[in-house]
Amino acid sequence: MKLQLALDLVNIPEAIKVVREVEEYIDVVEIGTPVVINEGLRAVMEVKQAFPNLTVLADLKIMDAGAYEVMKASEAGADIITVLGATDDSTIKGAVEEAKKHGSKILVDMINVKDLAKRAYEIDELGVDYICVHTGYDLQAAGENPFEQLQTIKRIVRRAKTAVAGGIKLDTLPEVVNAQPDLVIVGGGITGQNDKKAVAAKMKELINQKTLA
Ligand SMILES: O=C([C@H](O)CO)[C@H](O)[C@H](O)COP(=O)(O)O
Repeated sequence: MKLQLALDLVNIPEAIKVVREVEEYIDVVEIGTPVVINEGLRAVMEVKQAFPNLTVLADLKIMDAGAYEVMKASEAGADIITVLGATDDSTIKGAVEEAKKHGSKILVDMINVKDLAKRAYEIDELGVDYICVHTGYDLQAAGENPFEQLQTIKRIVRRAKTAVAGGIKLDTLPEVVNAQPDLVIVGGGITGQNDKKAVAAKMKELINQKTLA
């Protein structure tokens, strides 16, 4: 089980500063959608250059032009690129084929997919690397979380790795790790804390306890 730090509400220098603080406790650093909107793929390039040993995920949430956008993100240095599960199979297939050419991986974000079990089964057949349940900011604000959806994909998905994102905090992490996803994605649960390093260390410890058990 790995820990991904999601960076959403920062510019490039702030992103690099946060990663330096928690580097030893994270496996993947996500350049979040708002950062890509503000800074472009330059953010992916600069963070990868600063941390060549970390896996960098570009959260593009691709909905169309799968192959082209995966090509551009891979060229910028992204190791993992996100595509939306709600899009057409042809976009996902194009993304997967292009990622293979670059040695990058595809994470499909199931945000707002209505029939999660059916779509997760279909997408698992397309050869993607990760299937991720995700409660976005707007539904988090309405009190929702992705924990039940995580149980659903754990039952359905056979080939891809599983991931979970959306409002995960230190106090809800035990419930998440009990479900044994391959990747736990945390944004505000680390970046919103005063002592980011201590929280990231504790999260990594909880994840390791479950992974090594
Ligand atoms: O993908 C995300 C969101 O849609 C904004 O781009 C976040 O990175 C993801 O939700 C994780 O962040 P937290 O919910 O703050 O843990």
